[in-house]
Amino acid sequence: MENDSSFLFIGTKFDRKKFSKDFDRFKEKKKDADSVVENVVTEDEKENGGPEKEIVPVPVSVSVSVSVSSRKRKRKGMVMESVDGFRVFKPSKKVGSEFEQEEEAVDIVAQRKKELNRQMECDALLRKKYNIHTSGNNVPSPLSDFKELMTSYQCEPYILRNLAKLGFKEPTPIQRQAIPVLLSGRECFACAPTGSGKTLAFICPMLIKLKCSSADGIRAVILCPTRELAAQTTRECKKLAKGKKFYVRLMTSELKTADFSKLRCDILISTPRRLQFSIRRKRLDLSRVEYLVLDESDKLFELSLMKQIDSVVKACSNPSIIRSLFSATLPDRVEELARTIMHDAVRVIIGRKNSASETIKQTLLFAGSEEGKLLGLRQSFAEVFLQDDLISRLLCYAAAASIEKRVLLSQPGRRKLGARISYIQEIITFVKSYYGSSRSRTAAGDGNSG
Ligand SMILES: Nc1ncnc2c1ncn2[C@@H]1O[C@H](COP(=O)(O)OP(=O)(O)OP(=O)(O)O)[C@@H](O)[C@H]1O
Repeated sequence: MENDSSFLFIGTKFDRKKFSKDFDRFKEKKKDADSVVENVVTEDEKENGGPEKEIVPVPVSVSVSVSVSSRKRKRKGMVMESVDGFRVFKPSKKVGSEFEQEEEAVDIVAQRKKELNRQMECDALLRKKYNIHTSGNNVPSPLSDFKELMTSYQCEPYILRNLAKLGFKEPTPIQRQAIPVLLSGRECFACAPTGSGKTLAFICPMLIKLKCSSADGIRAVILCPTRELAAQTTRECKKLAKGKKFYVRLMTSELKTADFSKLRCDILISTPRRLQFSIRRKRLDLSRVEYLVLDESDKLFELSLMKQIDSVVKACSNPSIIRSLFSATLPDRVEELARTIMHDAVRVIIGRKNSASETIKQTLLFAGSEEGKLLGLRQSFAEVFLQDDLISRLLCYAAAASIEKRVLLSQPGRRKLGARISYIQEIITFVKSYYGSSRSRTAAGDGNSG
């Protein structure tokens, strides 16, 4: 068998009379179609030992031969010649290329699906390693390092320089997940223990997204429950923005009455009370705010602050605003309340929800009065200082700062600022004096200054 045609026509006998109509239709066929039929007959003749005049192949056979090969050729995207009267099978360049494009599209989709699955596996491993729990649709991948901010999120080099200067080599777990969530334009509930680096987790994406200073007015607002926290956040923000001309302002009692339309401000950090005061007096316009962060949101959502939070949220009327809540605990009540104003938010929890940091040792102490609280704190620090090793002492300072913040947070706004500052100073003086006396005791005891 030399070709397909001869194979197809072996033993086929055609009655010319019976198929005369069909035969007539093909009498006028084109030259190249003729040659196909002629070839077929020649092969047939060879098989049967000579030409048979009454028996000719009918066009049906021709069409079969054509359609079979056209299917093969279409797959390869090649163009084949047409046969008159059989337009259904008529191939064209267009059909070929369309089919090719379709196949390519299918390949691309399959490839993307594979890559997506691989990425999801990597994300799950990274989250497991850092105890990150997320919920929400299409949660962006966690960061594997700070450099990814540049490669994937167009972060400017000054931020990476500042992170390096601050000695931050690796993102903390909350930073790994909350930063890409906010950079992807998603709203976010972030819950991570005290001291886990939440401040940087919302400042960093804010600076990346704002890109540079603008004369358009306030574009980001950070709300903190106390003035000390607001001041601390302002300092952190300025450290990270160093080298870039951003106007970062802390809402002080002087600024409360200032006219913000005459004041350049990109990022405003305030307590809800002070901000509400300015909003009421129409001293500032928050309609262009692109980012609103509620830090220590569990405290902000306490009933005493609800009215102020409400008026700030209403004043930030930009429809494309991105809101985020950061806190060490995320009570269900707070989350439910916040969800009423947030769209498609992602929830990020480090460790177990509302759990304390595993790296911090906690002690529960009962005190009957404010004086008792202070006494209890002093005794706790004293116990740590008696261990007399450098790490414990450093931890003691960190604990003092953290605990004193908690104590002050328990009654936000109730104490006068002066009283709150002297309270902190009292603790620090005590810790320092205790540190000094314990050092001299050690030196006198074993002759080792330590
Ligand atoms: N990636 C990092 N690497 C090392 N240190 C970091 C990193 N990010 C933040 N820090 C430092 O960790 C400390 C705690 O950070 P931060 O105050 O932001 O924690 P927090 O989670 O907001 O705590 P709190 O709930 O008490 O407000 C700060 O001294 C900060 O400078």
